[in-house]
Amino acid sequence: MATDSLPYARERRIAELAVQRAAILTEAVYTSKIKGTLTKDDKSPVTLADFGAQALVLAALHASFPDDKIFGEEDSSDLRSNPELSGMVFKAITDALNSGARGSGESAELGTVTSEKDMMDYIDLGIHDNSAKGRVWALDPIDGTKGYLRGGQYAIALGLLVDGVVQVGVVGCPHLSAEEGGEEGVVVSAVRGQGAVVKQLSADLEAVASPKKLWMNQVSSTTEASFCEGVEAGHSSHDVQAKIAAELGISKPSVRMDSQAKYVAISMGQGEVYLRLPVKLDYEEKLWDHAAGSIIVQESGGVVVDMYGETVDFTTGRTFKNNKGFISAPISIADDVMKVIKPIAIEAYGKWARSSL
Ligand SMILES: Nc1ncnc2c1ncn2[C@@H]1O[C@H](COP(=O)(O)OS(=O)(=O)O)[C@@H](OP(=O)(O)O)[C@H]1O
Ligand SMILES: [Mg+2]
Ligand SMILES: [Mg+2]
Ligand SMILES: [Mg+2]
Repeated sequence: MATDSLPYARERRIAELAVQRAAILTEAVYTSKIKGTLTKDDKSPVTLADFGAQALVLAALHASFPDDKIFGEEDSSDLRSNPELSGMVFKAITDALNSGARGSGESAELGTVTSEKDMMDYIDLGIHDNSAKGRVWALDPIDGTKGYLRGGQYAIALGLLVDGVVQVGVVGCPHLSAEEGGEEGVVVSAVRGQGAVVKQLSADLEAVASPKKLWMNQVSSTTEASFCEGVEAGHSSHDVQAKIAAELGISKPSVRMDSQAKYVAISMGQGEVYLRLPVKLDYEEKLWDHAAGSIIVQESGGVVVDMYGETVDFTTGRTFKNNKGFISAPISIADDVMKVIKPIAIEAYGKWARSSL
């Protein structure tokens, strides 16, 4: 077993394994072509792989850190009312465990899922709603479900907050490469104060991939930067983002990518600025959409703030109540980026933020 001497080393190791194990399931479901897609009350899609990945990750967290609280995006209500779907999810979990996702030497630490009841109970461990105190994990079992369904980027994102501050983040991106043209599949992890690393995402939990330290492109001027943004026009305002890019003197076209793969891509130097400006101000961003990705950028030499330049406040429960619009940039140009964005945000959305504007 690995030695866990540095702070949060065990959390990082278990989170990496749990994310990797979930990716075995999501990729197997992806290639099977049967995705068991439902539409949730908010009109967003969820697939059998979202449920399966959440059950596997929460089984691992429960086995290794039984006292920790968890925020998970999904809950089991759709499965409890749909035995056919529940059976499909359980089969996907069993298949994944039997195809190497059990991780022989690690199984006691990663837990297992032995029945449909077990599966639903694990999924429902993710109902916690207080992020301000104690140890709280935030899991997005599939971030970018729309991307996943259309064969684009998606991520499995797991972060650990301690007293409202993200201390550990792990993001697995099965369709992203660390280098152009390189093999697809990366798992990136960060611990506050210890930096961020990328490893090859492997279907073999016993494989020891060598970590490579990440550092963002510290470009000297915003005109040298490129930016990435989401694919869905309903998730972020491409218009406001285009205006910001023009003001920053960015001439390259945006890289559009689903999910927290955007945070991972810029932390690997594949682009510099990530813009996520709201379409409507009443949308509250979800904690699990930013917890893991944001620490990975911060630990790779980046800054993550909201569109008014405010620090991101993770203490407000399952959604962000004190921040609108998320911006990431390398330290070298972060001040210049915010000088441009803040007035554009105020013009486009008004002076929304709570205190300091
Ligand atoms: N209106 C609105 N505004 C902002 N964000 C929203 C909105 N609706 C949904 N979501 C969340 O977007 C998550 C996916 O983000 P992406 O970066 O993949 O979006 S994009 O498709 O690339 O534009 C997506 O995460 P998943 O549900 O895990 O896929 C949602 O939590
Ligand atoms: Mg979703
Ligand atoms: Mg998400
Ligand atoms: Mg999701």
